[in-house]
Amino acid sequence: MIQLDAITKTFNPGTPGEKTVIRNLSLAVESGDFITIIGSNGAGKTTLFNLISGAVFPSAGEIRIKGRKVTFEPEYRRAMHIGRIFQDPLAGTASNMTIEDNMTITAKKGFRWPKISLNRAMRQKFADQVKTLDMGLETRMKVNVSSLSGGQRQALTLLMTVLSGPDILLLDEHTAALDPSNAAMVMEQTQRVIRERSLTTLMVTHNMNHAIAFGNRLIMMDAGEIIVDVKGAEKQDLTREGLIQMFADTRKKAFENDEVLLST
Ligand SMILES: Nc1ncnc2c1ncn2[C@@H]1O[C@H](COP(=O)(O)OP(=O)(O)OP(=O)(O)O)[C@@H](O)[C@H]1O
Repeated sequence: MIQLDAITKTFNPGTPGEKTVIRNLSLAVESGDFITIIGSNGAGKTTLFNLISGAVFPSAGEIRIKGRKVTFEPEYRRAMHIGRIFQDPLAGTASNMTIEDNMTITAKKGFRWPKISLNRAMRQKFADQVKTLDMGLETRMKVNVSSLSGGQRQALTLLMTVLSGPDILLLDEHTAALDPSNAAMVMEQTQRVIRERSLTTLMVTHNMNHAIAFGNRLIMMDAGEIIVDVKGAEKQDLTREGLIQMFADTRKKAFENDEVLLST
């Protein structure tokens, strides 16, 4: 589904601020994979997502999505295939618009109904879709999104993202700003939509328990490289201590990222 071959990303090349953030990284993501990504601060996790989505281009290497070479293809041309959710619950929806109007924008973005006008049937369809979240929001379709909790907004963002029909979901710490119960709720919704829509998913998280508990494969990054890559039974047997030890064994130093180490 996604093929990264020998990707290197250097910011500000040839200047005093030159910084290589991704180093000769190769990764093959199979269709239906749910990969969790964890790592030290500044390891390059967000940059990896930016490379996949086309927000930045590599300095070397090649990227393919669904077999098609997209290395230098702009972000908007990949957007049909890729849904991305960020940490900030305010980022995915327009605050001063109603749930219904936010849903209308999504429908237009997905080009599913190019000549969309908000008629009765469409209102019902949106309400039915929001009802799948099981949060009672279908009775509040005309309230501004600004009145929703962070968890409700993030769940709505998730729904709107998948309704635009991507095959690939990039989750960039999408529960990190939520309290534990809202984070658990959004993770439940996340698992449901991934399963129902057979989405290929990469999830960056600072929560070590989430990285271990979710998905079929776990990747640990450090200094622009993948240093741990476990899947299947090996991932199922993984523990926090085991993961920290794997880092220490590979890097010959202790793992440093307080947010990860203190996550519960
Ligand atoms: N546009 C840019 N120009 C220069 N440096 C950048 C740019 N984007 C990212 N970096 C640097 O690249 C490094 C990796 O950043 P990135 O955000 O990918 O790391 P991360 O693993 O997501 O980090 P964190 O866990 O702290 O969020 C950081 O040192 C960052 O300062």
